[in-house]
Amino acid sequence: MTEDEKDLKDEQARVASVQETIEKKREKTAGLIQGLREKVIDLRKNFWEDVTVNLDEADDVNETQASLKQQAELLGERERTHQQIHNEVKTLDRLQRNPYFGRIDFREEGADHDEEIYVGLASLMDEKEEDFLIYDWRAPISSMYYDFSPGGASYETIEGKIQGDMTLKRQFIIRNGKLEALFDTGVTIGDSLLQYVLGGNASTEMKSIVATIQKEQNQIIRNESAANLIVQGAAGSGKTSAALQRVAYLLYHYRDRITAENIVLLSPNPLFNSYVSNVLPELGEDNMKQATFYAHMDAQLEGRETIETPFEQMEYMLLASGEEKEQRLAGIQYKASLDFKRYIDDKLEEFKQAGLIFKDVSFRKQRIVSKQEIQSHFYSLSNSLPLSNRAELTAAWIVEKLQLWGEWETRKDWVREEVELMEKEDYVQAFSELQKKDRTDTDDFEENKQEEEILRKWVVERKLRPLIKKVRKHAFINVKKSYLRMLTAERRPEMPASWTDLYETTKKNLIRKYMNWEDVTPFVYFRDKVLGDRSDKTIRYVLIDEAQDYSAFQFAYLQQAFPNARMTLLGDINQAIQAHALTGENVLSGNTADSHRIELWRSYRSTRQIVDFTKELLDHAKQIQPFNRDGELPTLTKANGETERRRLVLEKIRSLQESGYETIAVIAKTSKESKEAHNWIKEEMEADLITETTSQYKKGLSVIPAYLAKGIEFDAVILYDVSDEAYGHESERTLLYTACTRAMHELHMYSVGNLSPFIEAADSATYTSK
Ligand SMILES: Nc1ncnc2c1ncn2[C@@H]1O[C@H](COP(=O)(O)OP(=O)(O)OP(=O)(O)O)[C@@H](O)[C@H]1O
Repeated sequence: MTEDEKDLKDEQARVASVQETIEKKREKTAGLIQGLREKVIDLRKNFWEDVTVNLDEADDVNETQASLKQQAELLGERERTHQQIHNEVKTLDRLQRNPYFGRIDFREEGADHDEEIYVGLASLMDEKEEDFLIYDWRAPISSMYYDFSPGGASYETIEGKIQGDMTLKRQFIIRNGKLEALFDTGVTIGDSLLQYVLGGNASTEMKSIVATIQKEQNQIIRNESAANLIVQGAAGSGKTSAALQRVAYLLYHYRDRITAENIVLLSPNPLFNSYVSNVLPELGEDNMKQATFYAHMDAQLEGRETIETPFEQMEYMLLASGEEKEQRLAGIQYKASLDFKRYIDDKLEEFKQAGLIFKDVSFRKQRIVSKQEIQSHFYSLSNSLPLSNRAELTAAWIVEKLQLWGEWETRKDWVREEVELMEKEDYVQAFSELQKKDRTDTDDFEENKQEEEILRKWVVERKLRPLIKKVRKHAFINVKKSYLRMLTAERRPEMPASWTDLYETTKKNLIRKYMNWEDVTPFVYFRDKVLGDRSDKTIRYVLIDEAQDYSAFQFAYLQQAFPNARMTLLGDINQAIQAHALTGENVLSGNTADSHRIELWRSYRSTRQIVDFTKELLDHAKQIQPFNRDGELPTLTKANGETERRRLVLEKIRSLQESGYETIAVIAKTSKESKEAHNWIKEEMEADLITETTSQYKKGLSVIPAYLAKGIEFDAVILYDVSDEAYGHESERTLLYTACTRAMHELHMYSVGNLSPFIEAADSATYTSK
C-alpha cells in the first residue's frame, strides 16, 4: 500500500468513526427533544391550572401576577431550550453529511507532539465531551487553516498569540458522509480543491466558500477592529462571498451580543437578494436583514411619494442625449456630493434662526393655529435647541391648543348631528360611564344631558385624534416647501450652471408627489434633521455590497441612519455604473482615519482567458490576476446585418445548451434592449426576461440588462450587441466590463457595424475574432 493509499484509508476510517459519534449524539439529542417537546406541550396545556388566580384583594392580585410571570418564564425557558436543542440536531445533521473539509497538524511552541485539528462547519466534541473532533471554521485556531501553508504558523486568542509549526495541511471532499478525495496542500490553500469547486456549473443560488476561503478574504471575514472596513475588489474576487462569510463569523464571534436581526446587508437588486439568501442557512446561521438601498429609502418616505428607482435613472441616462441629459447629469453629480451635504448643513444652521416654512393647523376647514403663530412660537424657543427638539416642543404646544379648542367645539351643532348618528354601543357605553358617577341628585332630564355631553366629547375627540397624531409627527412643518427654499437660499460656485432649471424640475416633481432618485437622499436627510431622528440604533453591522454605486452623500446618510453600526463596504470601482459615480468622490477610496482598506485582485469567477480579456477593457487593471482555470478564448463575431446576427446568436445558444451549460445569459445594455432581444429570442426558444422586479432567476436562458446582472454569474454569457453605439461612450466602459465579467466559462460577443472602442483597443490575442 502506498503512503497516499494509507492516508486515504486512515482518513476514511476517521470519517466513519466521527460519523458514529455524530449518530450517537444525534440519537441522544433527539431523545431529549422529544422529552422537552412533551414538557412544552404539557406546560402550554396546563398553563392556567398551575397558576394561582385570585383577584379579591390587592395582595392576591400581586400574587396572581407573580405566579403568572413565573409560569410564563418557565414556559419561555423550556421553549428556548427546545429551540436550542432543535438547532443542535440540525447542526448534527449537517455534520453527518459533511463533517469537515480541512485538517491541519500543529505543534505549539514547547509542545512535544502535533495536534490534529479538523476544521468543519461546526464544532463537535467526542462522546466524553473532552476533546474536539471538529473545530468550527470560525474558531480562532481554525484561522491557521486559511492563513498559513505548512511551516511557521500562529493564531490569535484572547490571551495572546499562539505560535508554532504547521506540519500538515490537508483538504477533503466528503459528500453524503463519504470521503471522495483528499489533497495535501502547499503554498496556497487548496488550488486543487478550488479548481474542483470553480470548475462546476454556475448556480442560481450563491454557494458558501467556507472550505476554500483565501487568505486575503479571511482578513475581511475576521476583521473586528475597523469602524469602516473597505474592500476594493476586482470582478469575481469573492467580495460578496466574503461578506456573507463575515456575517456568519460575526454571528459566531459575538453570539452573546448580536443576532441576525442586528445585521443588515444592502444589496443591489431584489434578484441578488434571493441569489445570496441560501448561504447563511447553509452555514447553520439565520439570514441577516436584507434590503436594497432603494427599498430602505422608499420605506423612509412611507409611500407618500413615488420615487424614481436607481434603474430608471440609469435607463434614462443610457437612453437620453443632448443638453437635457448633460444638465441632469450635472444635477445628479452635485446632489451626490459632500459639497451639497455641506450646503444643506449650512442652511439647516441658518434655519435655526429663521426660514422654516410652516402649515396652518386646521380642523373641518377652520384654521385653529395659523402658520404665523406656529412660526412665532417655534422661533421663540431657544435657538440653542436642535430644530427637531423645537418641533417637539411646538407640537406639544399645538396639541394643548387643540384640546382646549376641542372642549369649546363640543357645543357646536355639527357635533349634535354626529351624536344622532352614533352607534347604539356608544350610547350604551356612555350610559355605563354615567352609572359609575355619583347620581344621587340627578333626574332623568339631567341624566340625558350628561349622557349627551359625554357623547359630544367623544365625537370631537375621535375627529381630533388623527389631527393630533399628525401634529405629533410634526406635520405642521412644511418640509417640502422648506426644502425648496433651502435649495435656492444661496448660489454657490460649485453648483451646476443650470441650478435654477434643476430647481424648477425638483419643484414640479415635489408638487406632483414624485422624486427623482438623486433628490431622495438629500430630501430624507434634510427632513430627518428638521423633524427628528429616525435612525435605527439596533443595527450593529451594515454591509454594503456594490458599494461603488453609492455616492459620498448616500454613505454619509447611511452612517447617520445606522449610528451604532460598523460599516463594511464592498465594491469595485471598475463596475461603477451609476451616473454620480463618475465624479471624484468615491466611497471605496476609504481615506478616513477610522477606515481599514483591503484590495482583492485575484478573480475566481471566470476562466483565465475571460479575465485576461476583460481586464483589457479597463484602463488601469494591470493588477487583476486570474485564478488558474483554463477555458476557451472569448469570441467576437461581426455579423452582416441584423438578420445574420440573430441567426448566429440563436445558433450559439443552442450549442451552449447542448454542451450542458445550465445558466446562460443574453446580456443587453438597457432594459429596453433586453425586452427587444427577448421578443425575437422567445419566438425560437424558451427564455426568461429579467426585469427590475424579478425576484428570483431560474436555470436556463435569461435575457437581462447589464445593470441587473450585477453581482450574479452565469456559465455562459452572450453580449449580442458590442457595437460602438451600445458601448461607445466612456461612461459605458464599466457597464461593458460588468456584463463581460458575469461569465464563468464562456463569453461570446456579437456586433453589426462599428465595434465598441473598448474592444477595439483590447489586445486581439485575448479573444477569437470571427
Ligand atoms: N475562496 C473561494 N473559494 C471558492 N469560490 C470562490 C472563492 N472566492 C470566490 N469564489 C467564487 O467566485 C465567484 C465570484 O465570487 P463573488 O460573487 O463573491 O465575487 P464578487 O467580488 O462579489 O464579484 P462581482 O464584483 O463581480 O459581483 C463565485 O462563484 C464564488 O463562489
